[in-house]
Amino acid sequence: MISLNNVTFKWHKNDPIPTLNIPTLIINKGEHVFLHGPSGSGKSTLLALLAGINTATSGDVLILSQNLNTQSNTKRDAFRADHIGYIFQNFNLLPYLSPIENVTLGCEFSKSRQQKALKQHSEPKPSLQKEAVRLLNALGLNEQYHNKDVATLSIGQQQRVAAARAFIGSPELIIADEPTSALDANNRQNFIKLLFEQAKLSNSTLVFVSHDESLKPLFDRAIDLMSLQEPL
Ligand SMILES: Nc1ncnc2c1ncn2[C@@H]1O[C@H](COP(=O)(O)OP(=O)(O)OP(=O)(O)O)[C@@H](O)[C@H]1O
Repeated sequence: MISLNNVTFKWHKNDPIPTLNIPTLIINKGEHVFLHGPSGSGKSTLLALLAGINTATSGDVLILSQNLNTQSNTKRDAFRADHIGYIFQNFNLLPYLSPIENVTLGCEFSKSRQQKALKQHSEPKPSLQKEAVRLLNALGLNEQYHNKDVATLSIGQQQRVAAARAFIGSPELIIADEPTSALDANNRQNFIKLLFEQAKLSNSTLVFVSHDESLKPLFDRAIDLMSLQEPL
């Protein structure tokens, strides 16, 4: 599913040492991986490489056997829209749209994801909105909030909207960058369980970044970014 070979990444070409220096990293299809490391160690930078938002300075980043480093920006954008759901640290929701509108936007730029989402609700007629409602319910957002402006929701509720948006159209890879930092311990674990259920249903691989190491045992595997990197 994910394969990194001899990857380095520098933010600026004159940086004396790279921010990332990863000889090898393999993540298998369907794995739920917990990625951790100290603040500033490069977790978000790595997620941006996996999503093709940035490209490696050297080495290969293969996602679903596609080498993101040899693709044009346009191709990488299309690849991301088709195959990757991203839950951002600050959620990146559109505040004056409703949860349902924010979730359906998640497959706005991908025909294949729209088709997959519509397949879930083909009767009596295909409906993206119905799939958005199903996902919002599955991720724990009560129906009474589905049509309110997102800006009026609590942080925990917005987080559920951001997760539903990432899952619409069942992308093969879900990337989550500290999506639980604003929640208390109980809500965090509950939310992660809902994420796992959804990832199983859509057969998605999950890469999840958090500082909270108490979450580690919930995952199939934990990766410490510091021990992954080659010493320089
Ligand atoms: N846009 C940018 N331009 C230049 N340097 C950056 C940029 N974004 C991050 N960096 C640098 O890259 C390094 C890794 O940052 P990154 O955000 O990936 O770390 P992190 O492990 O996700 O940290 P945190 O846990 O605090 O979110 C840091 O030294 C940071 O200053």
